[in-house]
Amino acid sequence: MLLAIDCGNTNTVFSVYDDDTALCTFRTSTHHARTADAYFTWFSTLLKHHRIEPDITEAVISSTVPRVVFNLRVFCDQYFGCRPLVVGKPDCLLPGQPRVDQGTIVGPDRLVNTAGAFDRHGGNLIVVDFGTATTFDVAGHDGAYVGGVIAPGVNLSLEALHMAAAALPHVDITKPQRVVGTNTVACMQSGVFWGYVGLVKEICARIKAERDQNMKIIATGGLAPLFAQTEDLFDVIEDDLTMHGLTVIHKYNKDKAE
Ligand SMILES: Nc1ncnc2c1ncn2[C@@H]1O[C@H](COP(=O)(O)OP(=O)(O)OP(=O)(O)O)[C@@H](O)[C@H]1O
Ligand SMILES: CC(C)(CO)[C@@H](O)C(=O)NCCC(=O)O
Ligand SMILES: [K+]
Repeated sequence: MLLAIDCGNTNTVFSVYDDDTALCTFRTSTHHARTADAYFTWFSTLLKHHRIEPDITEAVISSTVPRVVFNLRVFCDQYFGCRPLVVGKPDCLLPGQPRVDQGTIVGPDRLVNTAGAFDRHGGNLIVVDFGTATTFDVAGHDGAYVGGVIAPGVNLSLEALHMAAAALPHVDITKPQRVVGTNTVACMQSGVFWGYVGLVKEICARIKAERDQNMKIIATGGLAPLFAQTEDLFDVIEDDLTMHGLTVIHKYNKDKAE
């Protein structure tokens, strides 16, 4: 069985796959100092709780935080006796070579999103990922990553207001009833919620215009459903897109090695 680990700047997600079926998915916050033993304590406790006894023999990792990879490698080695495939490392092959400026290191999560979305939907896609940052990953006709857009994350934007302005509280994102807020919290939620609706619309329209093509828009990340409530921003929402991309890249490398 395959252990797929998606390590973001805020959260790290573990999924165990038996072929194409995800048996379980667990989430923890990302900490570079977490040791291999600490990962195992957490992971094995959750497996026990869910009465799952997986036979993990392979692992694949995508990490936007380079420092955590060392401990995750040790974790895979010590507890499952395997050497994980790490997306972005020279020995990890990608189904399509990224077409970016020389010297650019594309975030592995974006490469993985692109691979996962191409596998399910074919080429000419925009993947919108509402994570710590809000990213737009563009897949060409052949599924290769051809560039994108990085905007501040939704929660990050709200947090920035709180941090920078003494009178602005910590606020959670939600869809406000109206645009014109009649209290501070509603005003902040309106600014960020409707601001992001506009941001997504504008960026996707400009990407389509720039590439002179109609492109399918796939959304992923915890906040995608919230933004889908309102308007036709996306063609599809897939909460497991990054994990699926990890299985696709893992399979691609395995097939190539045979
Ligand atoms: N219904 C919801 N309302 C408010 N926030 C939500 C909701 N569902 C998920 N979230 C939040 O959405 C955010 C985005 O989640 P996601 O897992 O996509 O990214 P993340 O873990 O924040 O970022 P990264 O992947 O970069 O670590 C998280 O902070 C999560 O707590
Ligand atoms: C943009 C983030 C933070 C989104 O998770 C990540 O993909 C990253 O660190 N990227 C590196 C720069 C780039 O993708 O061009
Ligand atoms: K993510």
